[in-house]
Amino acid sequence: MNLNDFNITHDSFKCKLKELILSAQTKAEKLQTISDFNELVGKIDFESVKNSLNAVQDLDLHVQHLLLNKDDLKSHQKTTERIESCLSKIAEKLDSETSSNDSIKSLSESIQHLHDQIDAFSNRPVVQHIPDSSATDHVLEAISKQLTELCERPQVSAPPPPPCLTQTLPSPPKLIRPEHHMAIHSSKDNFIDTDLELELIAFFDSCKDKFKSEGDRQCMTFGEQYKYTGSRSSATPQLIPPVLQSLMDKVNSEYCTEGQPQVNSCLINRFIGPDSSLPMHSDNELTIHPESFIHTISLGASCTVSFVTTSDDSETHTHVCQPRSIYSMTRQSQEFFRHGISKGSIRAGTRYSITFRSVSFKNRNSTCILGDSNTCGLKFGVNPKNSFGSWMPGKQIFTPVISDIDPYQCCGYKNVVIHCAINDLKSDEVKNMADIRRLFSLYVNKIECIQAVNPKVHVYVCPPLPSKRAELNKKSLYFIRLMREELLPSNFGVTFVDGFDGFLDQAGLLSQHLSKDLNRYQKPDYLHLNWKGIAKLGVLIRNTVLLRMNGGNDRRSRRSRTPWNNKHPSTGEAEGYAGAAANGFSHNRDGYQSS
Ligand SMILES: O=C(O)CCC(=O)C(=O)O
Ligand SMILES: [Fe+2]
Repeated sequence: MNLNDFNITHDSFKCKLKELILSAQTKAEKLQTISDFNELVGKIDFESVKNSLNAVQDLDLHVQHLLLNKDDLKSHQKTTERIESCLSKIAEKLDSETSSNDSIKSLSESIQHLHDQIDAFSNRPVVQHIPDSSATDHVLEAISKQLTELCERPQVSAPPPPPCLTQTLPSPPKLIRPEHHMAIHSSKDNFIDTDLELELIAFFDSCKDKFKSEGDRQCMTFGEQYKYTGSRSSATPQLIPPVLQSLMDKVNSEYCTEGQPQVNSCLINRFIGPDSSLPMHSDNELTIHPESFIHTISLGASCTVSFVTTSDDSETHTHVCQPRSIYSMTRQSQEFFRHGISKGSIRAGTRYSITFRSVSFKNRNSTCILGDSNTCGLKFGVNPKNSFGSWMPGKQIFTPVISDIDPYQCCGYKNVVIHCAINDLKSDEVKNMADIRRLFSLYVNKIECIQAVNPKVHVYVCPPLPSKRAELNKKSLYFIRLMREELLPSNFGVTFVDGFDGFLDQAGLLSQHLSKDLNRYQKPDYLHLNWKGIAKLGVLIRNTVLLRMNGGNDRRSRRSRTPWNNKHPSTGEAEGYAGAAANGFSHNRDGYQSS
């Protein structure tokens, strides 16, 4: 905001002044006019105006937060006290300043007054003393400079713009696929010997009627059920026969080491002659483990598999599959490339391909948590006492600040939970609403990028946790307001994780009961959860994700449904953090220590 907003510009001042000077009869009269004018401009206390604007801005921020929590005014006593003190400071200033101005309104009134004064000058009596005319120009220049400065005063003293609901957020930056997401991760010739190849071909030839036609090829499946669009063979998956089991074991022992998910599902494709083909597709089914590899072994006739980038068909690759060879792709690469076999690729004879995958219907709940030190204590695993349990597999990535989020790391996960922003908000560089809004734009961009590289994803946003510092909580509340008012209504792929009120105490601060007293430097800790707090956070995240995955219904039987108990009705399997909540966090303490 500047004086232009009041329709008072440098030029209008200067014109008025020139007009007066021209109409003045004598040089003395002119000079008197200018010096009176200068004196009046000098009376405007710009520093005071700036201070008041800051106070108003502060007040605005407080009011914004109160609007968010109007049902909870009592717990914001401190905030109301501060508003009162801000208001009385402004009132005091208005009372004590007579000739200068402390608020925009009074500044405007004063300038109007200045105008009136200038008008009145034209009727002033002539001054007898006649000074040098060159001095007149100097005074005029000085005023001109002062006015220019006033009109061009930087916006720093103005309050940040109010939240604008219709504002369009910047579009996400163009994503550049990291190099390790290749069409083919690795390949090897002669992965199996000729004897095994012949044994496998003889076995598949003997299973003729078990193959189901799918387009220009036939398919048969073994092991864990693997369904994809158009799949027919997966309706009747068969137990893995010994000859395939030993091949699967070989793949697992050579490729699925160091904690990588083991393959458990096998799809056989049969291609006969040049008329057979496989349409371009991606193996991006949610049941495939997001961190797994997809391995294909070729038998019989050779062929060429083509790869093309999903986004714009701009990049193509081909891979010649020799008999007995293996090639491996990552599940994550399926978001970036499609692959297929065109007609004519198999010139003559029969080609069998055996594709091994790591499949589980539980992967449909796969979840990636992007979080700060508070989520570091959360664990994925099968032990329901100290982890999310087997029904919610996943991983977590430490992203203490928003800029740490790498959208590519979430590829292949159905759910992405974002629990960060508090470390950004607590930075001294984030001072006002405009800074918070900038941060929010970055946050929104990251979410859009995650959705762009992973079209099947659903994003869950956690509000910043309350802290024990009222000032920091004010910033968080404004960020939460932006999340609720701008992100959620415009992005339907995002769900808000509710229930964070449960971390507040009566004074609206992070509850002592759920947080650490001291940090690792033995200083008072104002934002880290203790094991109880982390368990509570785990419950909130887990319940939000699984409830949504169940279409908003808790499908468990009424009898077994205490708030969220820890047994699944069909399997009786323990379900992780929910049980911990129902049991009053009676789990092993070690499982929840945050780093
Ligand atoms: O036969 C091949 O090499 C590819 C098979 C394949 O892409 C699939 O089954 O999804
Ligand atoms: Fe495929």
